[in-house]
Amino acid sequence: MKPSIALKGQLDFVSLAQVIQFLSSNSSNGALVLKSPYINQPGVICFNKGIITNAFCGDLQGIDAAYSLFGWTEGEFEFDVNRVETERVITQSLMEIIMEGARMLDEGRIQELGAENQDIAKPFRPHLEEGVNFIPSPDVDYSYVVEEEIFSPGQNIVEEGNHGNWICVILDGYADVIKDTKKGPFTLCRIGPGALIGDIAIVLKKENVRRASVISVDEVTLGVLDLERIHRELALMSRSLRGVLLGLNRRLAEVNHNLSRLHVSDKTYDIKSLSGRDVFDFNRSDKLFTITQGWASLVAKGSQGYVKVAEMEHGDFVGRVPFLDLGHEPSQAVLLPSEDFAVEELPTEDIVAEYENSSNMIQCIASYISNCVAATTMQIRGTGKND
Ligand SMILES: Nc1ncnc2c1ncn2[C@@H]1O[C@@H]2COP(=O)(O)O[C@H]2[C@H]1O
Repeated sequence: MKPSIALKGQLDFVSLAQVIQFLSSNSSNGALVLKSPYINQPGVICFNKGIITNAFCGDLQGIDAAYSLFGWTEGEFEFDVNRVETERVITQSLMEIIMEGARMLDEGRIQELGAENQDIAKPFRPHLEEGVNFIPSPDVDYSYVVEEEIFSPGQNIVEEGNHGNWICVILDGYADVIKDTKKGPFTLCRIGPGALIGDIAIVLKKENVRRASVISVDEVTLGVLDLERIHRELALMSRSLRGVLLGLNRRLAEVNHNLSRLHVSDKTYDIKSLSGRDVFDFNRSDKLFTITQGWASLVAKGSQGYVKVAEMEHGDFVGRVPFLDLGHEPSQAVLLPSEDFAVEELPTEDIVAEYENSSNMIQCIASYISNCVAATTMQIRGTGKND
């Protein structure tokens, strides 16, 4: 079949991570073909309904090929919708691929093509400490920025426990998100251009307690967002979709709490196996529910056994959110419910349709928080210590 190119561009203008996030969020079918000026053969990443199914790069295939393509920071890409591969060789989620690819590039475990031949300085990207994730950011709608503020290196942008009444986006520079623990400050992740700072609950409540500190690594320029505009959009939203957005923030607080708990505790893993445990049966994996009674522990398989990632309570959503990649239930985590646990089904199709019609900014907030949840969950799952 003749190629049919639906999208094309330059990798030095849009990164591979941004392109694959875009294709995934559009549930695209086809093959992303990358051409580098430093290599004859093209690299290929195959998508089926937005899921990465396979990749090819030189002699490599599958996940290793996908990771090595993160070293292609220059060249061209084209998305061919006539080339569809449905067989799923790659099982990792989009967020796992992006974060691991970015980390491998950062740590020099994959080669940046052509970089050794160039005198051009690489963009400044402070090196990550071991075990700290870098959170990828979706495309922010910069028309929401109403004011800019500059912080010098090492300054507290926000302080855990203080009250805050603004949300902002990092326009330039990097910062660490840090939580206070009994063992001292603990770095949850590093954030950079496009990252959001501030809980969406601030928009509804006008003020909220900051759940972590954010400290600039280098000089950071922040763009303060127009909360009135976001407030108008949230006010017009259905209760169900607003509930999902607020539930996302609750999940972020929960995964942060559990990662910090694991950092402090010597006994890292909660559960060795799930045998004999009462696991909530989602029945159909594409349904979304809200908890109406009781509570449930959300448990994921980690490198040493099963570990709690969140405690879900009344009003929280549970199930698969079709437009988000949390790395949670029903495919990557299970719910261990309390005896009185009860749920009510949410109108998933309506929520999806409403989300797809919501503004870029709302979608950006949702996918950014979901990236934070997914990245923190990956850390929880990997924080394995033997008891
Ligand atoms: N795990 C995380 N990853 C990225 N950002 C986070 C994480 N946890 C908290 N934050 C951000 O840090 C901010 C601290 O202040 P807020 O609680 O208002 O909003 C918080 C989030 O925007």
